[in-house]
Amino acid sequence: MDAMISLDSDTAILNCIDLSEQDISKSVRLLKQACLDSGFFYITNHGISQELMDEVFVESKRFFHLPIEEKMKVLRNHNNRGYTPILDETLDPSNQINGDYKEGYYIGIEMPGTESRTDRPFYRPNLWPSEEVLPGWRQTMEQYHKKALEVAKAVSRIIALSLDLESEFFCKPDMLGEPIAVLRLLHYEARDSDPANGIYGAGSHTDYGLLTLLATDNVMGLQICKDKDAQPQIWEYVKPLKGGLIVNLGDMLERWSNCIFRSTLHRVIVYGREERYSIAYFVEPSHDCIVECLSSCKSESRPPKFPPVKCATYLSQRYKDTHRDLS
Ligand SMILES: O=C(O)CCC(=O)C(=O)O
Ligand SMILES: [Fe+2]
Repeated sequence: MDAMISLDSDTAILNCIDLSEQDISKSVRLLKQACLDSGFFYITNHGISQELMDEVFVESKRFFHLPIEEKMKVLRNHNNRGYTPILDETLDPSNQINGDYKEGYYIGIEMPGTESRTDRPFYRPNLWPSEEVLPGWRQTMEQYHKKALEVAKAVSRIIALSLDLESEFFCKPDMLGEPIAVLRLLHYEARDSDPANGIYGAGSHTDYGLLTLLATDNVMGLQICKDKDAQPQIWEYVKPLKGGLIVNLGDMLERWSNCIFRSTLHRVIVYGREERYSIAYFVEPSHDCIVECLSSCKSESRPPKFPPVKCATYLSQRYKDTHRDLS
């Protein structure tokens, strides 16, 4: 564990990919370099208006400001939808004592006709705060969910090209054609982190899927560790970028690419007794997609490092490992 936290940690210099860039080879080059170097980059001109981004943050604050009794009415259910109170999640059980000092709200994919299918928890109905309490809330979140999926697809095309795959590789029906995509509103308590004593806004972790799109307010706090195997680990801050989104790679991409692209360790440090809001959008392929080493990423001298795994199986296990038992 590190001894102290401060503003002094270095700030990571990350590539920025302009999604409106016409020269696709330029974007592929920038993205590939970012994926090899840190697994984190910014995107701009992504097509989500500043107005909608601002609205999602306003609505997120409106929810988290509700009295706890109201929030508990939409407490996270067995399908991982709804409100997660402070300490519900522990992203890094080996270094945290109590859990993450953040509250959150999960909004997943709702697929018509799957209401009764308990075997596909990632496509079940969402929980929503009542329309009387937060009018318009649901529409805002659904609108952002839809827009963010389009952005994720656009990024996935550049990732595919950077792995020498055809650009639609990740957009096929069994992947982002029927995705698991989870919007998660986050609110970090204004309680200073104390890594030496196991207190973090969010413990160190990698994300689980293909990629994550992250919008943050203007408060610093996100840190990344570019080399998860290094000892000691070196942590760098990621600066918020107004209007831009932060993108990071998840474990499934690490598995597909046989560790050519790694999922990057990151965590959230709170300091200066300042609360912080962020909006994460986790993108995974379809429920039944088998995530296995791409043929372009293996050879005799580089055999697959992971066995194939079903997307839903992997995700369910990771959720189980990091969340309080609902029973
Ligand atoms: O809030 C942040 O900046 C990061 C959140 C995060 O890493 C996560 O929820 O997986
Ligand atoms: Fe994360």
